[in-house]
Amino acid sequence: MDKIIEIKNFSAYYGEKKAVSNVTVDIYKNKITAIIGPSGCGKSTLLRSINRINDEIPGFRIEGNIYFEGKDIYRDIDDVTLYRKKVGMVFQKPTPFPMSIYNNVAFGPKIHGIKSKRKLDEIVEQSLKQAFLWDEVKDELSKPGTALSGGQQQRLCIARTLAVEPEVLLLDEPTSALDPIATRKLEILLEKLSEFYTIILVTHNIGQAIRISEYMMFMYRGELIEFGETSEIVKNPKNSLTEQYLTGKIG
Ligand SMILES: Nc1ncnc2c1ncn2[C@@H]1O[C@H](COP(=O)(O)OP(=O)(O)OP(=O)(O)O)[C@@H](O)[C@H]1O
Repeated sequence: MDKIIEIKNFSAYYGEKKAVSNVTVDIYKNKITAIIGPSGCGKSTLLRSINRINDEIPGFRIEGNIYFEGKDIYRDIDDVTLYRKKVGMVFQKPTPFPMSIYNNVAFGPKIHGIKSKRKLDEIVEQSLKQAFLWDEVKDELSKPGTALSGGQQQRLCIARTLAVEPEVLLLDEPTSALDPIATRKLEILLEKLSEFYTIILVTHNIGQAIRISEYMMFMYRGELIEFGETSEIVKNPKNSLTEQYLTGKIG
C-alpha cells in the first residue's frame, strides 16, 4: 500500500499545553482515514498540523515530523501556499467566500495564475460536478455562495478545494452542521472522491467513521491509542479504551 503522509513521533503544543503526544502513523493513498476520539483529545490539532494551519497561533509549536510524499512539511517546504494547494482543508462550518458560486470555485485557480475564462469555466464545471453540486447550481452560478443550503455550501467548499487539484483532503467534522440527508449525501460524495483523493476525516460520529472509512485512528488525551483497518478495529479493538469509546462507555 502506498503511503502519502508519514507522521513520526509528532507532538503539538499550545504554550505549555501538550495537545498531541508522540503520534506515529502512516496515511495511505486514496483511502479514507477517520480520526475519532473524545472531545479535546487532539483530533483537530493533528489534522490542522497536517495543513500547517496552526502555524499562526501564538505559542503553538511542534516536535517530530510530518512527511508529505517524503518531504518534511515543517522543514523542507518553502512555499506553504503551494503545499496547501496539494493538501486542502474543509472545515466544520461551511465557509463560502462572500462572492458568487462561480467565483468561490474559480478563486483558487485564479490565485495560482489561471487567467483564461474558458479554462476557468471548465475548472468550475468539473469541480462542481465532482462535488455533486453542478446539477443543483448550474443555472445560478452568479448567485452568492452564502445563499445555498448548509449541505450545498459544504459541497461548494469541497468544490473550491478540488478546483486547485489537491492530492489530499482534510475534513474537520464536515457534517456536524448538516441534517441527516445532507450528511448522507456528503458521506457518499467522500466515498466517491476517495477513488481519486486521499481523505483524512475528523468525526465525532462513530457511525460515520464505520460507514465510510477504511482506516481509523483512535485518539485519547493527545495520544494515538489504536490505528488500523476500520473493520478490524470495530470487530476486534486491541485496546480497552478503544472498545469503551466505540461502545459509548467513554467520550
Ligand atoms: N488555539 C488553542 N489554544 C490553546 N489550546 C488549544 C487551542 N486549540 C485547542 N486547544 C487545546 O488542545 C487540546 C486538543 O484540542 P483539539 O481541538 O485538537 O481536540 P479535538 O479532539 O479536536 O476536540 P473536539 O472534538 O472537541 O473538537 C484541548 O485541550 C484544547 O483545549
